[in-house]
Parts: sequence; C-alpha cells; structure tokens
Amino acid sequence: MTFTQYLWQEATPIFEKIRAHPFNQELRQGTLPTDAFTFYIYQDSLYLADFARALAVAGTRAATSQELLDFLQFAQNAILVERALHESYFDEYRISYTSGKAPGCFAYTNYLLAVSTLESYEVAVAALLPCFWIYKEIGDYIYAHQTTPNPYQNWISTYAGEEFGEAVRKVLGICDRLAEQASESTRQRMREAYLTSSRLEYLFWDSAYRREAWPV
Ligand SMILES: Cc1ncc(CN)c(N)n1
Repeated sequence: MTFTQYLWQEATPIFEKIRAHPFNQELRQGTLPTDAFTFYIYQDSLYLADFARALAVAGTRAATSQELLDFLQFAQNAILVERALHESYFDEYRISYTSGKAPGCFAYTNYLLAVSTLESYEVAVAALLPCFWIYKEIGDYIYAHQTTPNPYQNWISTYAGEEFGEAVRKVLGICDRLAEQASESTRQRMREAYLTSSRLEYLFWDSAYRREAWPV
C-alpha cells in the first residue's frame, strides 16, 4: 500500500461525512439554495488567495526546481483558474459580500499558512493534499451522480475535469515520494496534517451550509 493509499484509508470516515453533507448532496441535485452557494463562493475566493500563498511558500522548500515549479504552477492555477470560475459566479449572482472570513474559512486558511511556514516541507505537502484530492473525489462523485441540468455545472466540471486531475496526480506522486524517504515520526506528522486538513474541508462546507457568522 502506498502512503497516500494509507492516508485515504485513515481519512475515509471524514471523506464519507463530506460526501454525505447536505451541501454536497444538494449541489449534486442542483437544489442547493443560491445563498448557500454564493456564501461558499465568496468564502472560497478568500480561501484561494491564502491557499495560493501557502502553495508558493511550501514550494520554496522543495528539493528540486521541478517541484518548485509544480508548486508555483498550482498556486497560479488557484488564482487564475479557480478564482476565474468564482469571478464568473460573482457576476452571475451579483455577489457583493464584504463580511470577511467566516470562522471555518479563517481556521482553514490560518492552518495552511502556519503549516506551510512553520512545519517541514513533508508535513506542509500532506496538509495541502486534501485541498486537491478531496475536491477531485467530490467533483468526480457529483459529476457521476448529478441531476442535469444543474445550475452549478461549471463548478462540478472544473473539479471533475482532466486539468485538475493532472494536478492531483502530481501532488499524490510528490507526497508518496516524500513519505518513502521520511522517518516514521515525520510520516506520523504527515498523517496528522492530512487528517486536520480533511476535517477543515468538512468544516468549510458545513460553514457555508449554515452561513456561519462569528457569534460575537
Ligand atoms: C476550501 C477549498 N478546498 C479546496 C479547494 C480546491 N482547491 C477549494 N477551492 N476550496
């Protein structure tokens, strides 16, 4: 079993909860209330800016120039491809939130920025992996089981698409190679980071579904 297969096995209960979450089920059926989707898109635009920063910072610690380039490319795509998708939704739904990060987004972005800055490269890569892999698996699942026509088709097609799939395969390859060369204690920290980000992925969707606000 590869290290990433092991990670998938360890995080399967979290993934199943993400898949079953009403946000993703209603997105799949095209019945997700528009305000839950626009809340999500606004929060995600804030998320992607910091996700791109975390990718770029992690990349500076890669051992090879090719891997540095890969991470810079991932960061660029987070801004140019994913944010472009969001901006089309900003126009379509006339999104004009100014509320800033909700707690779920705040927790996730701060975690990724802290790990990519303060932790080892191996642990940073493991923390960033769910941001790719879970979205790919959710995108593929929704694409295969969606109700059509679906108002959220562009979102679904982006994450089920081949371009995103190629990026996911690259990160999986990097993570497996790093784990093979890592000590057992580093592999354990990689596992913890992978689980923490997976939990934060759940919280992010849940936050949008609840239109989460700061209690004070
Ligand atoms: C919260 C979250 N996680 C992951 C992705 C996919 N890069 C995203 N757009 N948003």
